[in-house]
Amino acid sequence: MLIGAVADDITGATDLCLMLSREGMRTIQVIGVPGDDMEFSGADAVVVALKSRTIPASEAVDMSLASARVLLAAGAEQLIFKYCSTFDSTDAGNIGPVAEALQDLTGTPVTIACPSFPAAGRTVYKGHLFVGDRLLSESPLKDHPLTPMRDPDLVRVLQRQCSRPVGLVQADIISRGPEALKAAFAEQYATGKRILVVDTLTDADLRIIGKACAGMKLVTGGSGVAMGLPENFRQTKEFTPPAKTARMASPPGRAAILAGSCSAATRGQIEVAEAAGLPVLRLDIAAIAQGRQTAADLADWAIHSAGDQPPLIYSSAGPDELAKIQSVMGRHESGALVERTLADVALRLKDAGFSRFLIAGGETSGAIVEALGVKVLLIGPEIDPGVPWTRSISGPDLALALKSGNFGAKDFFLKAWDLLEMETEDA
Ligand SMILES: Nc1ncnc2c1ncn2[C@@H]1O[C@H](COP(=O)(O)OP(=O)(O)O)[C@@H](O)[C@H]1O
Ligand SMILES: O=C(O)[C@@H](O)C(=O)COP(=O)(O)O
Repeated sequence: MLIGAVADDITGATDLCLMLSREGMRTIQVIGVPGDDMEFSGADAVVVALKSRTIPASEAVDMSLASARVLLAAGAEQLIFKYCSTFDSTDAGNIGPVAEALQDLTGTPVTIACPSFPAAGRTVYKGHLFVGDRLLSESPLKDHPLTPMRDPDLVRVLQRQCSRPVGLVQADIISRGPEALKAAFAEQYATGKRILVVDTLTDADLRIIGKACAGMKLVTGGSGVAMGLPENFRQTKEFTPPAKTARMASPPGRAAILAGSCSAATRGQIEVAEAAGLPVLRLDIAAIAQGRQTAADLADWAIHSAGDQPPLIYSSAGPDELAKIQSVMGRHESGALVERTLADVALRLKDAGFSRFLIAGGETSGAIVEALGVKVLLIGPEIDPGVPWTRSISGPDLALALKSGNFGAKDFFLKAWDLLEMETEDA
């Protein structure tokens, strides 16, 4: 293993796996803290998917350290701590505390914080995070159900979570190339800075950053930070990127879409799917709380839905409705109830023979995949930037597309299936 990674949610982990495999690394995704005896043979990169983005910081630190220790013991030469390209976190953590703990574990004197993912419209300029043309704080992420992002200045945001000084490396230095960037890292270190937010506007910047991070034991960021890292290992190894047109074999069985993301992108994708005639049913959280709607009702509806189109069950709500629900039921309590219900639905569908799932939302995907008992994923073809098909190779045999709430084109729920090739029953 050359690169080991710890990701704070599962859609983030598949996003990172996709990036590493596009650069030619044989990459596998492991769900949850791996056991000491886990075998990674044949993998150039291993990404551990945690569900640690919104849990208490001390628990996130413990899980991340335990995962990192296994990866390092298995030979990982470089560690990535992967978090969201929109820096989803609270003032209490968990990005800062986990980054500092991993820095100590790996003995990395100075590391970077690089959430940028230009292909998905996330860029950083003068330390400020942009989502498309808007500052983070003016983007739909300001209304995220669990981690509303209201401050676009990442140095300020990260400093609130860190015990050590946070610095900034600006775009003009990056454009001067890897050597100038390395010199900037050293200068910032000399002034006491220990974790450096790096501006990034383009993929070319990411490749420069990747070169400058050769030999840096720990790097932190979004999936973009991994774009330029495999190149540093090419002297030791040849990597062959997969063909872009490849389709993925999927086990036989029915397909369903489960959406627990409340992002603007996911809500738009639901609208398009409904307009295209997909059977659609809304999870009504108040009815669930009062027992008027159950996971069994939702699953039965999907099982009995007519036609060839995959049924879509969603809980997604807009910011005003969400605020009302959260004021009555609590932010985390309502989120957890939706996650539990969708996980229960998924389990019932799997037991009824569904084998292909498209799931929208990071926390949602984490809850569902855990309930399904999925342990290891192989990465398949890219549907849209940051979202590949995956196939479970340990636990139940399933095809899974785990979509970050914010990712994907408007017709994502319609077109994703075209990249699957269904195996026959006796295959
Ligand atoms: N109607 C709803 N009321 C309250 N919480 C909800 C509702 N729908 C979804 N949620 C919660 O919102 C959170 C969305 O987070 P996540 O699944 O990570 O999506 P994203 O990828 O957009 O961040 C989940 O915890 C989910 O259970
Ligand atoms: O970096 C990203 O934006 C994604 O990889 C990611 O972390 C997804 O998180 P969710 O939006 O919570 O799915």
